Amino acid sequence: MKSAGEAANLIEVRGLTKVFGTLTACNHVDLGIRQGEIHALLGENGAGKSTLVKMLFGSLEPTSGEIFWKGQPVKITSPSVARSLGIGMVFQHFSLFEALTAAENIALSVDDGTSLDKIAAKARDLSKTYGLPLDPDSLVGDLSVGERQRIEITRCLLQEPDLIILDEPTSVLTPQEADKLFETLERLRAEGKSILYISHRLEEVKRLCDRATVMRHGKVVGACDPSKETAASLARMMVGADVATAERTPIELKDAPELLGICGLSRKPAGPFSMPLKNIWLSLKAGEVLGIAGVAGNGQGEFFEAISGEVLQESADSVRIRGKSVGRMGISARRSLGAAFVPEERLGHGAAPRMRLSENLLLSRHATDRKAFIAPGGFVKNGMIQHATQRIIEVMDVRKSAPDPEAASLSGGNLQKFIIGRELDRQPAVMVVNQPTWGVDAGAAARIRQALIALARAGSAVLVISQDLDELFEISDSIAVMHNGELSKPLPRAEATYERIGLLMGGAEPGHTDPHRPEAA
Ligand SMILES: Nc1ncnc2c1ncn2[C@@H]1O[C@H](COP(=O)(O)OP(=O)(O)OP(=O)(O)O)[C@@H](O)[C@H]1O
Repeated sequence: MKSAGEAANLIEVRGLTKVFGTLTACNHVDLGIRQGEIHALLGENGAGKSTLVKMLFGSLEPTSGEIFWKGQPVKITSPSVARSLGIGMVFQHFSLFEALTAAENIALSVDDGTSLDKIAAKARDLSKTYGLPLDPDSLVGDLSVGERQRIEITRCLLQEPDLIILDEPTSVLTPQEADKLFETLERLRAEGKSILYISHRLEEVKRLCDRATVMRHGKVVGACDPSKETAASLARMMVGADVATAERTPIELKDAPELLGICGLSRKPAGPFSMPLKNIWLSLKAGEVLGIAGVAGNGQGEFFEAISGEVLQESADSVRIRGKSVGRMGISARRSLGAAFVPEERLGHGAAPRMRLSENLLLSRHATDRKAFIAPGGFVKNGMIQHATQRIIEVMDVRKSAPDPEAASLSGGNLQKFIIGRELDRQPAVMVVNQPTWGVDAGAAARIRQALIALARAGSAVLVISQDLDELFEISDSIAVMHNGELSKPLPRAEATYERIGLLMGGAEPGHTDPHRPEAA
């Protein structure tokens, strides 16, 4: 139920501008958020959405412009000033300490001397009231992304904010988790709270939000009632042009060679909250895109670690890359065989945040592309690295504020484009990618999906782990489902329906028999 009506603005910005070097990330932005509304902030990657909300939360200082809170001009000079006004924020990249428990993490942002027990009790209450299942005593390092997000939201709610800013909250959630979050947000709206909601998922914006403001190249280019728009018309407003879906021509794989084989892969759980892997069999052929669907936390992360070599297996034969048993080899050795791996977490895992894009490129490819990037005597071929960096930036249309900026300065979606482009640029024989379009706008997502299909059709094997079923249906030649640490037999795309995949995701069909699995097993 939408209830905002013509309520007064809780927060209003006028002419808000932020300049980074030569780039105007926010350019004279005017925006008002009413009391009791869910207001969407839309725009393509790099449009300036995060920059705008960071100014509202006091983590970036505006270059110029004014902010009014409940009608009064304010200077939000730090997040603690924002919090004391009543503004809370849940960031796109979580800021939790993995070695601490949920309650300890929450306690870090409460500076009034409240005891840990009281904080844990309050967090438990809030999580019940708002439908955010959370165990305050669990160690963050053992939690899924969805669970981590619930800690962030609970931490934010503990401050009893009037305005809650959410930066792409559902990009990492399962449909079920997203539904739960919407219920929470609707409850908050009914209580008169305001929510500023950044998302690239246009269907959910239509369903949830009362109003939307659209940004492009740092400027506000439109406003609308999203329930009256279609996802396509919203995408057009954001990108300024129609957005195509990826095209996939069917392929005959019968005689194609296997490039990635998973043979009876099992893994004990690494911690109390991690998922064991149970006797997984898979064979990926040259030319093929295989999608892996599944509710988050069913072993996808553990599976990715086992394939990439981040975690070694007991048996060398459990992972085969281009016919070679690599189960005991580390990530660099597997990469040297022509494999590429793109993890779910971009900052810190997929890219070193404080290093420039070219340095990140060198870091990830100096061993595998030694000849291209390192001269005899060990000197780095700077020209070649710069050239390759610029090529990736161009191919993937990475928008940035300097010719070779630090990874952390890129908007979330643009960093994802760069990381995917960096791996695609090697033309790997095997590409394994976890959540390829997490936080990526509709136009860029279409480009990434098409590039993955093209890589496969050029003769590589592509394995895509994704929680976005539409994405998997768009790009995959076959789809398997991970449930409770087991992988179902892949279904050819023609046989895979949303209903069948949904049933498998819910654990309706146990185990599988794979043609590569020995009969006796
Ligand atoms: N600290 C910074 N230093 C330099 N440039 C920056 C910095 N932060 C952001 N930018 C640049 O400002 C522009 C806007 O980035 P912003 O993160 O606001 O985009 P966004 O709309 O949130 O994108 P996304 O949807 O990808 O998250 C980008 O070109 C980005 O590279």
